[in-house]
Amino acid sequence: MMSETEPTAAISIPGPTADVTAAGEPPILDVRKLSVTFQTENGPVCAVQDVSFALRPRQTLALVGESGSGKSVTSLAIMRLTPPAPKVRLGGSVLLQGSGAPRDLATLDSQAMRLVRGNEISMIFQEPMTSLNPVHRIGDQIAEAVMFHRGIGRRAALARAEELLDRVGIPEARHRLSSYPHHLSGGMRQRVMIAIALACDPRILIADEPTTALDVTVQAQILELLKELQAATGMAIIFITHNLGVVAEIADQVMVMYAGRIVEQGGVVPVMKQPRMPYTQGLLRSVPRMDFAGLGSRPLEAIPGSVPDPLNPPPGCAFEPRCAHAEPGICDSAIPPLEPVAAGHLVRCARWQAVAGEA
Ligand SMILES: Nc1ncnc2c1ncn2[C@@H]1O[C@H](COP(=O)(O)OP(=O)(O)OP(=O)(O)O)[C@@H](O)[C@H]1O
Repeated sequence: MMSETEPTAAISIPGPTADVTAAGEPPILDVRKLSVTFQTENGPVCAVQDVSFALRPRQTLALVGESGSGKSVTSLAIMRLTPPAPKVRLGGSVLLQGSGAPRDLATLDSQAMRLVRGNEISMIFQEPMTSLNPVHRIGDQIAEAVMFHRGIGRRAALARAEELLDRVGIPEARHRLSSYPHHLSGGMRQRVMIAIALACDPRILIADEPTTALDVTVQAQILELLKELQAATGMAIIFITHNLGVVAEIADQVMVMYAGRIVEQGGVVPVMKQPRMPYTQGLLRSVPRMDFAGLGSRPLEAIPGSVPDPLNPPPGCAFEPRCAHAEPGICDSAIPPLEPVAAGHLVRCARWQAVAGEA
């Protein structure tokens, strides 16, 4: 089995990355009031509700939240990979800018959508083995993606596959074209998935927990690779993660989700240094590195309780049953709006001002 070369230091939290996006540059993806409802045997499950965000070139947006908060369903809906109606109802719009008029991916026909996936928007997942075909050589798997989208012949596609393997840091790329996935380590397989995702120079890469299954040394190498590729290509990244250390490492914008809704959204610096939503504060207190929010000397604390049953959500703020700052009559009666607490920093909490005073 081939392993990673040159181990580097384990992930540390060096502080938020600089915002390298061009101010005022128009978004390439503009998601407005996205909602996704699954019709299940037991009733409707509103997995994603009222999610809006804009993504600009070279920007990395991190989606964070506990399991079941709607991160993956948001990205699958953007890619239109959720089951079709009537099993799933999509609402809102997903506007993708291109050379012509923006296209709404929420309503684009499936033929046109196939040309968007893997071409303009690519996706990588946590476990490359589920996406790679174990019985095909990796060169052929990359070449297949290139041939499908670029309409070029096999020989040219294999040359492109070699170039891509080299670009994602796989040594002896030509030789590796004929390897099978099981010949490679987990980190190398993730590099192959990144090569496939980059085959057609996408403008957006959606990475769903791409480093979660890897050990910390390899995680750091993959994050570094994504940053290098982003700097070279200008692609935007939507990065889904549980790991707030990774958010600080790679993202410049962050969107915290809870029970299908955005509960806090903004630049990494304000959200991680001055989280306003008690849920975000709880997430930050539950991870070992507490460089943020002045919480450095506190012991680790798990958020008490568990996420609400999506079939039976609470009537008010979904976090109210777990929130130490909840106020009866305010937090349990209506879902608070997402409101600005500072320029570009939004919070869904009826008591954020009081919480700021209590913190
Ligand atoms: N096919 C489905 N049918 C019904 N409900 C679903 C389906 N897929 C997802 N859900 C529900 O949608 C909600 C959001 O799930 P999602 O997978 O997006 O969460 P997540 O934040 O990505 O969690 P994780 O970090 O575990 O991947 C959950 O309540 C989940 O049970």
